[in-house]
This record gives sequence, structure tokens and C-alpha cells, in this order.
Amino acid sequence: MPSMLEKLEALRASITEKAPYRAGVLDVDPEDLILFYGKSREARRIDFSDVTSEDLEHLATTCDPASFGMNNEDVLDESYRKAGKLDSKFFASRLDLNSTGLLAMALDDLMEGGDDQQGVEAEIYKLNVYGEGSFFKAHLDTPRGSNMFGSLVIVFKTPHEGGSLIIRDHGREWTFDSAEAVATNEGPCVAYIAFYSDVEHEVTPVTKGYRVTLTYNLYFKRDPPTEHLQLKSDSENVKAHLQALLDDPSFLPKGGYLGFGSNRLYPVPRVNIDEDYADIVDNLKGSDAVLMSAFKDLSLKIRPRAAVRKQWSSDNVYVLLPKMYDLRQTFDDSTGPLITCLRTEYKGLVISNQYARADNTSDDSDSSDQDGGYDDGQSPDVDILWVNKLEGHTELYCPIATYGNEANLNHIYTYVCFVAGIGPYGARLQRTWKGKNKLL
Ligand SMILES: O=C(O)CCC(=O)C(=O)O
Ligand SMILES: [Fe+2]
Repeated sequence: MPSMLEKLEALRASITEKAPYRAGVLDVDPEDLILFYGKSREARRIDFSDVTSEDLEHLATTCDPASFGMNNEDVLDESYRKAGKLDSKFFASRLDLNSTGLLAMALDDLMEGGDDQQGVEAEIYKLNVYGEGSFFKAHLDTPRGSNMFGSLVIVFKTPHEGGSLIIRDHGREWTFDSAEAVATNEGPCVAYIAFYSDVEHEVTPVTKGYRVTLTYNLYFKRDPPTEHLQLKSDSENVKAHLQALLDDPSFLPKGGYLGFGSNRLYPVPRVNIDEDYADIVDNLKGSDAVLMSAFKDLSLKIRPRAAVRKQWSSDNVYVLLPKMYDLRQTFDDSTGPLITCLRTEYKGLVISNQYARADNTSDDSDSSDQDGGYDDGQSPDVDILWVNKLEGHTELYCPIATYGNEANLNHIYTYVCFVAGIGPYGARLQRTWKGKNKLL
């Protein structure tokens, strides 16, 4: 019989993210590979199924240098991004993501089972040309709305080498060599790669030829929002592990809160951040969506919350807020009794950072996490049993400074956490269980 902590560990293991991208090659008709472009009254036609180097050179010279976003500024810096771009008003592609099946292929798996592409809209964003020596260093893609979840890149079959896409997520790394993928495929084709926009990615230098891409922004378009796209099997797996814990009398015998840090970042409005998290619930990605649906299926209450801590402070005191506020004006490094203020003005609750592990009961690798530095000598208002570690979560100033593919417009990325209420043993599924803190 596994112990309670082993069951907790199993639950933790069942909600880790799979690869946060999907890539491949798809055969298409030559007609799909026709593209018109031009910045003046004269447009030109390029056929990627029969492309010459003169065609590619003309396209490359029509492009403007591509900028990128550093926080809220668009920057031209060829030591960070060297590529040519055409804005979407300067080109028209014949490639149809739906009739070719490209969108369905790209979303499969990435969307946790989303062969359901009906709820997804792909918006054409840019055409990019990477000539020899072009690259794009590590960045996230700038969110253009709270329902933007992903990015899709199409790579045409042109003679080139290099220009692989490297993806990094939670300490893991993947490389997709799109040049090789199109070169080794016989006949007309494109390479595609779709990924969550909040995942770090980079384009390695093109060493030969021209790499021509179309990029799309992917949005959830569900009105009214329906079930999250997710793999049923994943959700069943998480549910089974959760059920095993609920059935264990030693797991939160008197009821309590279970907490999870989100695996993905979510866009929140840059100004007027003090909105609630309804948008996030509608736009969950990957394992976060799986987690939420497993709890819902078991009739357990689970809500997204902000867990903030002082950015400048070495202690690890987290305060749970019902929603994300823009606290940048309110506090600075010298602000005094921050926690008191968050408690009284923002309905903040100091939370315990208890993190249980099967191997050593509670995480003591950094014991300051446990009891370090509560200012005002205040102890936690509420105990939360964190299933995964609450780290790198929302700093008080909340915006995550990023290199994006465009300046941050109206949205910034933030992590969130999910807090679930678990009823006492014997009455786990009381939907109304709130605990003494009325946290949910
Ligand atoms: O071309 C690629 O593979 C990725 C490009 C990219 O990351 C971007 O344009 O933001
Ligand atoms: Fe990007």
C-alpha cells in the first residue's frame, strides 16, 4: 500500500507538462505554396514549389529589418534578432490552415487532445526571411490578448541550412531542425511548429540559403467558453491519483487546502490588472487545464489565485490574493509593513509554504521556505499543502520582464496558483466546504 505522501507524489508526477510544442512536416498541393507580396502598387508572386534564388533574394530585399520587444519597447538590435519581416498587410498566402489540415495537425497533442480546432483561431502575424547569419535569440512571444495561448510557425521548403527552433520549458530542451525536415521530405510540403507562446524559444543562425516563415498567433475563440481542450486520458490519470488521496484517511483528515503552482504563464492586462481571474479559467493551457478539469469532475472547488511575494526580499513569505492587483504604484523597496497592508487593503492572506514530499516529509532543502521572515512576526493565516513547489511565482511587481517578439502591448505574463478546498475525510466532496478562512 503506498503511503499518503507517496500518493501525493504520484499526483504531482501526473500533472507535469508534456512537450509544450508540436512539430512536423505536411505534404501540401503546389497551389498552397503560392504567395503574393509587395509594399507598393506592384505585387509579386512567388511559388515555393518552384522557387529560384532570384525569387528569394527579391523577397528578402523587400523585407524590413525585424524588431523585437524588450519589455514595453520595440527594439532593433541585430545582436538579438537578425531577420527580415513583412507585416501582414504586405503579403497574402494561399496556404489555408484548415483545408490543408495544418491547424489540426499542429494542435493535436499540443492542445491536450485538441483535434477540436473549432474553438481556435489562427491569426496571420508576419512573414519572416532569415538569410545567412540570421537568428532570433531566446524570447517568449508577446501576448496579444488574454485568450492568446500559442504561436504557429510555418517554414517553406526552400534550400537552406541551420535555423533550427530550440524550445525550453521547465529545465527541458527540444530542437526542431525545420530545414532538414523539409529537405528530406519529397514533394511539396511545409514544416510546422506550434507551441505555447509563453514557452522560451530561439532560432539558431541560418548558415546557408534563405529560411522563409509565416507566423500566426493562436487564440481560444469560445463563445461561450466550453470545456477546455484536453486529453481525456490525462485527466483520468490525474483524477485517479486525486481520488486515491481523497480515499486516504490520513490525507487532510479534517479538510484543508491543496495548492498547485501553474505550469504555464497567463496574460493579464498590463493596466487595470485588478481584474479577476475569470479570463484565466477560460484560457487554461496544457496540464493546468487537465488539473482544473480533474477537480471539477470530482466536484471539488478549485480557483486560480495570485501568490505574491516581495521581489526585493530574501524571505519567502507569500501572500495569497483573490486576484492580481497592480501593486507597482503602491509599494516600493522602502515600503514598510507590506504584509499588513496586503492583508487589510487587498484581502491578502499570508500562506504557509508547506511542501510535502514522500522522501523527507516536508521540503527542507531550503528551510527558510518554511518559517523564514514573516514580517511583523506574523504567522500564516492559512495552511496550504502545496503539491508542487511555489517558486518563481508572482513577484509583487508581477510583470515578468521579457524579451518578446514585439513590445508588450496591453498584456503581461504572470504565473498563477490554483487552490482547491478538500472536505474532511468522509465528506470530501462537500462542494460548499470553505474552511475557516473563506478562501474560496
Ligand atoms: O521562425 C521560427 O521558428 C520562430 C520565430 C519566432 O520565434 C518569432 O517570430 O517570434
Ligand atoms: Fe517567437
